[in-house]
Amino acid sequence: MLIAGGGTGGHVVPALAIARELRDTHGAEVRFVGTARGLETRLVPEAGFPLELIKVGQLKNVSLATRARTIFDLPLGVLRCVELLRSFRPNVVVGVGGYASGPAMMAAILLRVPTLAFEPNAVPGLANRLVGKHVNAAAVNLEETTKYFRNARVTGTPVRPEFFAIAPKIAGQPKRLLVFGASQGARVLNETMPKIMGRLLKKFPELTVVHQTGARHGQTTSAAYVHAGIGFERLTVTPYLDDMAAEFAAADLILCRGGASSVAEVAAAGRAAVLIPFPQAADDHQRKNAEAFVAAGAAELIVEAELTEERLLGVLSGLLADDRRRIEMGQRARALAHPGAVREIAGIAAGLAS
Ligand SMILES: CC(=O)N[C@H]1[C@@H](OP(=O)(O)OP(=O)(O)OC[C@H]2O[C@@H](n3ccc(=O)[nH]c3=O)[C@H](O)[C@@H]2O)O[C@H](CO)[C@@H](O)[C@@H]1O
Repeated sequence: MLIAGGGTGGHVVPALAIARELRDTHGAEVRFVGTARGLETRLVPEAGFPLELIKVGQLKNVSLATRARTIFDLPLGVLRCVELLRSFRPNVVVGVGGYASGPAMMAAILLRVPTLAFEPNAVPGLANRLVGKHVNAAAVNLEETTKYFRNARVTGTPVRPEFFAIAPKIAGQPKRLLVFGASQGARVLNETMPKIMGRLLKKFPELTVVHQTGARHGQTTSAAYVHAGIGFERLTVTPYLDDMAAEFAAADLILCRGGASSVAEVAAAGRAAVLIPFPQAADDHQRKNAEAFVAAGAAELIVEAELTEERLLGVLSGLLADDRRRIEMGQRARALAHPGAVREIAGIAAGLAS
């Protein structure tokens, strides 16, 4: 099996869950193809899978010249993937979205190697939109996404199995808050949390907080806490958390964005959450993700444009003070989880191989 794509955690993390299932349950030999600037360069080798790198430029939020270059280079990327497919000879190529996914899936379609696309968002990104109607099968998170693909099935988003094993929290214990901005970090959280942390820690004398900042914002966020006079006795600030399942298990309340994997993990773990969707995500899809949780009574939503220090402090304090409400929100979140997603997606891929 060749798994193609990457970039942010939202593409790499579910791809790794699918890879493990393919290897462990189906005995597949799994390789990845990605790009040098994606998170896959670290996470894929660490998980024990071989990774091939190809060059693919950026298309979103870049200058016209960069976009032109990306389009100009695309045939080269496809050609490189054709070579890769000819040497590795996979039975199936699984495209998980993100930079390398487009050229690899195009090469597979050209060579008539069976393809499976995975799309966790309501509206697919460019890579999956381009190939959607030519794939052999697709796995999506939402019914409305099926129309972009051929043979699409609603499977849910794969989540690392450890999240499903997380036990519910018991009332009355000292509280822990997990703040995370996903792979790249969230500036709004990195800037606002240091301003309210003093008041929050004072209100809840036993509270501990873990704050994940994103790779490039660890030092500036730590400095903002120091500037606000906050010590690190009850606060941990870190650029990236490798064992996110352990962090979810320890947390009573989670403050995060509305990325596909983030909300799928909140559901799998059965934790109460406050969601602040990233407003620039394509078609505002993070907000749609968050709204589904609010409708189910599983999370609170704060729209970034309406975020103030007082509002955030109020929402967090209200939830930290109310054990019953948080525990109930966690139960409602769990009802939204898809425990069978990984198994089902790997099953579709294995079916295409035979
Ligand atoms: C800014 C942006 O465009 N975000 C998109 C990106 O999400 P992005 O990658 O930012 O976020 P997601 O919520 O989808 O996934 C993050 C993943 O990384 C993991 N993680 C994160 C931080 C950390 O320290 N440790 C760790 O393990 C999380 O547990 C999760 O599994 O892809 C998603 C899936 O296509 C989209 O829904 C998001 O809109």
